[in-house]
Amino acid sequence: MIYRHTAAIEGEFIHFEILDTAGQEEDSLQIEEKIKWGDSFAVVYSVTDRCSFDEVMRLCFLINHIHSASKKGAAEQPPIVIVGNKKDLQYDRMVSTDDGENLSKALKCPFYEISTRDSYEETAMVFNTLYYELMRQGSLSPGTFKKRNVSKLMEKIPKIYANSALNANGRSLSFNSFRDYIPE
Ligand SMILES: Nc1nc2c(ncn2[C@@H]2O[C@H](COP(=O)(O)OP(=O)(O)OP(=O)(O)O)[C@@H](O)[C@H]2O)c(=O)[nH]1
Repeated sequence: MIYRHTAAIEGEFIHFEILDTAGQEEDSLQIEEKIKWGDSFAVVYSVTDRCSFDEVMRLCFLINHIHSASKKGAAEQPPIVIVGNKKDLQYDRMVSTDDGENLSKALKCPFYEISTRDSYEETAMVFNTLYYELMRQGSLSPGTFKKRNVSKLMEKIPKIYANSALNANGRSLSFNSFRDYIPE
């Protein structure tokens, strides 16, 4: 699924397209196509699932390898944020904060522990960080879309629009529930 979401960042409306991958069910060709499509990456594990944490390093290497091959030795790695989700489940925790921080330092990526259940702000921070990093690298200028070569696989992935209406606090109502989504 590709989710389209508009966020207000520093007074600008920024349009995100967020591809939610199937994680461990992906075959290697599919994951390669999807990595080529992305400009930046949130590699998410669950702090309650050691196996998902053990995948992080492999995925980060794969992202860097595929992007450096397709961009013929680009100097910088594409923005990657490492995210430990479900921090609200403290009694089921299998991955410590230190483990997450140490791996992220070793891979030179920003790191957040979040709970998508408890905090919209923490989740938004992940996407804001990716956006700022893309801006820093000069990959995007505000208000522009990058043109992509879209493969047959990517054309088949359904796109849904998040409701981009903002409530009184300026907080987007998007992603609160599937009822907010309007199919393309
Ligand atoms: N307690 C808690 N549960 C969460 C949190 N985030 C997701 N979940 C639950 O975890 C389950 C899996 O969430 P998904 O969003 O399907 O996770 P996914 O990584 O997309 O899973 P795949 O479809 O296997 O790739 C669901 O039951 C969610 O409600 C969180 O921060 N805290």
